[in-house]
Amino acid sequence: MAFINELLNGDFMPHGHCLLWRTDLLLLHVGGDTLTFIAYMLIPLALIKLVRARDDLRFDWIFLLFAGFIFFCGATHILGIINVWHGYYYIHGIIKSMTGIISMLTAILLWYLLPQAISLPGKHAMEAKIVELMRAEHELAASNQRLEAEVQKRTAQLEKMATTDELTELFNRREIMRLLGLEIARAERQGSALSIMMLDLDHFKAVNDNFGHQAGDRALKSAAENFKQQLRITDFIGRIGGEEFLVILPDTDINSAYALAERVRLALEQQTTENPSIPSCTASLGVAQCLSTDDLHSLIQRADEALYQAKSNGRNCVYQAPD
Ligand SMILES: Nc1nc2c(ncn2[C@@H]2O[C@H](COP(=O)(O)OP(=O)(O)OP(=O)(O)O)[C@@H](O)[C@H]2O)c(=O)[nH]1
Repeated sequence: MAFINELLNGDFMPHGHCLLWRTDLLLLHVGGDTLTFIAYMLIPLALIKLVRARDDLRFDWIFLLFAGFIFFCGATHILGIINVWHGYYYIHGIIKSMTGIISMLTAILLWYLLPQAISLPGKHAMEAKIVELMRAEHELAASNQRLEAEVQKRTAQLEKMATTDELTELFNRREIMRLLGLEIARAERQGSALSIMMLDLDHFKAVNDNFGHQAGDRALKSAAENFKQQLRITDFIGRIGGEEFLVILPDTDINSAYALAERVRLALEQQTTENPSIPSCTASLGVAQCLSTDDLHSLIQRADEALYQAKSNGRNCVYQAPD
């Protein structure tokens, strides 16, 4: 109780009373202390805001210590003003002591931190590091781009391999069947005509037997090229068996398909290769138009039956499937 009384007893002979005798002196002291007090309250707030805003701040606790140290300095100045009129010397003394302790603590820790703070990279070192990092980033982006282009190229190669017949570079069986499924659905949807053509090289076994398998391969490639040349860009051709091919003719009725098949047959028959190592051969063809009752299998079967007829009737000719 006595201690509280001592603390709050402002009736000591206040030395500040001497300032009251001169207004200009009083204003100088009170004005200076007030400004210092305001500044000393604003600085800790700014430091706290900085620490809260930057979670990457190194040694953030030293900023908070500074905030505390400056806060107590401000408190001693406000008591300097109060003590002009009231002598709260105990409170003033306690605050000064606390200011002293926190100042000492800040000073010791600051010296302790100094080597680490000095060893932090300076502006030039940071700039050099940034330039280095940016160069590395560019190199990484460039090699990423190269890698992506390589992946795209490889993916395209793989896709091509998955859908292409290696020897003739036409669509393979799986792909041409997939395309036929799509075209049947499209023709159904749009009510458009769709025909297909089955081609089979004649007596191909004899070609192999007489000229050898490699010559047979060359004849297959050359025949495939010849077929392709007769087709429109919108037609699809695939190799579905050893010497058997399937052509999809979108927007084509049976008459046009038949005429085209005849042209294809003739072109192969007349094929004159400058290369004598490629044996010439002929083909039999069966054409069929997709009916509303057809699905993929029945359409193929009808074209196959027409091809069988062409084979049975002497080969090197075209037969069309009945409606
Ligand atoms: N060179 C080569 N020959 C193949 C290939 N695929 C299948 N053949 C051959 O093609 C021949 C097909 O013979 P067949 O099914 O008897 O038919 P064909 O001799 O053409 O007789 P028809 O079709 O009745 O006119 C076989 O000798 C197969 O070995 C290939 O990729 N390359």
